[in-house]
Amino acid sequence: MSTFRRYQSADYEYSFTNPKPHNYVLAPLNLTSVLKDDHYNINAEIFKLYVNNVIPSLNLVGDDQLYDLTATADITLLQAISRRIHYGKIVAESKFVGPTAAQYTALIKAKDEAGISALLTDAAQEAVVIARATAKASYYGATLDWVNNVLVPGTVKIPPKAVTDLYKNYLIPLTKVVEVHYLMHRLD
Ligand SMILES: O=C(O)C(=O)C[C@]1(C(=O)O)C=C[C@@H](O)C=C1
Repeated sequence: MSTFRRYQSADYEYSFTNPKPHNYVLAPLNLTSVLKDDHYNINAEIFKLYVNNVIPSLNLVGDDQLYDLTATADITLLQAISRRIHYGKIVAESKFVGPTAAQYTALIKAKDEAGISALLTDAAQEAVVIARATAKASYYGATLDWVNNVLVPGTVKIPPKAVTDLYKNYLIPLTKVVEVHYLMHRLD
């Protein structure tokens, strides 16, 4: 898909291969972005997280031997996780406005990464994000008894707790790492 402009996306998709594929079948796009691109991407870290933490947390058992389908699902999930985390750049840019921009500017000049992280943190929003993702895992993953219009207990595909932990321990913290890095270079 890379040859069809996949990694030309304006909302920051990064390839998991290095160097990035560039032999486009379609002519490259000339997109403008509101972001100051620092080309920073943490896909190597995301890959390790996926293999060492995400997959084991799902308590998968057995071997269906359909490795091609599994690899396709892995790629989709890795790209979704990467996209979510690198969206931090867009979130960070949206926070660099109004009077807050002056606060960030002072912290950036002081190279105060912890201060930037504290300023961009919204604990209430984090709780909402985690609760919403956990609820989605509980509902979407369950079998619907459509005759009685209820979810069949014990049929979720992945443990909702694994989703809670994924957001709490990895997705949100890594999004913040990307946000802080983006802001640290916002004035370059
Ligand atoms: O929504 C925001 O304000 C974000 O910065 C994103 C996000 C997240 O990763 O979901 C990260 C940090 C904030 O503390 C809250 C939520």
